[in-house]
Amino acid sequence: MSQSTVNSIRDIEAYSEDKASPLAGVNSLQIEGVSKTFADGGRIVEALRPVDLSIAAGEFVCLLGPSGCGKSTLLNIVAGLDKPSSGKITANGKAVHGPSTDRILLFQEAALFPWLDVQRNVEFGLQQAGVPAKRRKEIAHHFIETVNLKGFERSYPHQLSGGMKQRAAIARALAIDPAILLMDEPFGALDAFTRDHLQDEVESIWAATHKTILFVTHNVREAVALGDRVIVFAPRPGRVIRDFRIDLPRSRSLEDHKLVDKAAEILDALKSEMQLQEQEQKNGSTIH
Ligand SMILES: Nc1ncnc2c1ncn2[C@@H]1O[C@H](COP(=O)(O)OP(=O)(O)OP(=O)(O)O)[C@@H](O)[C@H]1O
Repeated sequence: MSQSTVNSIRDIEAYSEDKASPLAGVNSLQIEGVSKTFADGGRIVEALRPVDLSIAAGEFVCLLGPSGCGKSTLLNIVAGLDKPSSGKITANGKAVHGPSTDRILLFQEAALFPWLDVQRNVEFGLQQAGVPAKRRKEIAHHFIETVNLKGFERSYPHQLSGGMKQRAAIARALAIDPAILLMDEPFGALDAFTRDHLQDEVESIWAATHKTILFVTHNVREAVALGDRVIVFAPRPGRVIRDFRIDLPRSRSLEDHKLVDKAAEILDALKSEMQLQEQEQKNGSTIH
């Protein structure tokens, strides 16, 4: 991305009231003692044990763990869509009390407005922020190109493939220039080929835009391919068991033997923890 584009996109900050200024080199995200317990009917579900994480500005961090370990719960709390039962989150130096255009959450199913075409979907957040029409068009145009959707500006979501919808959702998120992108299994519903392709695109976009990315996945190789760090969660109640730094050079090939070895090491750590937990549960049930 050219410097002139970055400057012009930054211009939209002037239109957005709750925009935090980017603080290069400081922690982008501070998660301190964040836990979550749900009351589900008569049942209490402990989804997250207190989680502490510091994520630097511009870091690509993958959250990895088995189904139900609280990854989405943590992402929702970081997005400000849910409140923690304890603890606090600071994003770009500001306490998180609710959603903000500075932290955008992308889901497995791209949440596009079905009645708007790609161009207008991408422009939507800018329109909400009061960005003038001409500027909106320029910014949307730039990000539609960034995600390789040029030529589909007038297509509606139902006319796009799953991968194209996800690209449009990424363009829409990038258009409002959040410092932090939260991605919850964004490629989980896609075929392996499209998934590989989008992984590469997300990595290029991250390298060009220096966003902080928190990326939830079940897929160990995907986590190792993308992450500067892979944070491994234990099964429910979710808690961090390991924080792996991934120093492999980019861009990474899923077939690279070092990547495959790292993924195997992480999977082993997760399996050991699960076995330990099963054993503890068995011992507990024997005692009772
Ligand atoms: N609104 C809710 N009410 C009650 N329980 C909930 C609620 N949301 C999540 N849970 C429970 O909290 C636990 C963690 O759920 P969460 O969706 O965060 O897990 P996850 O790691 O993202 O799983 P997956 O990988 O399958 O998406 C689960 O046991 C789930 O049933």
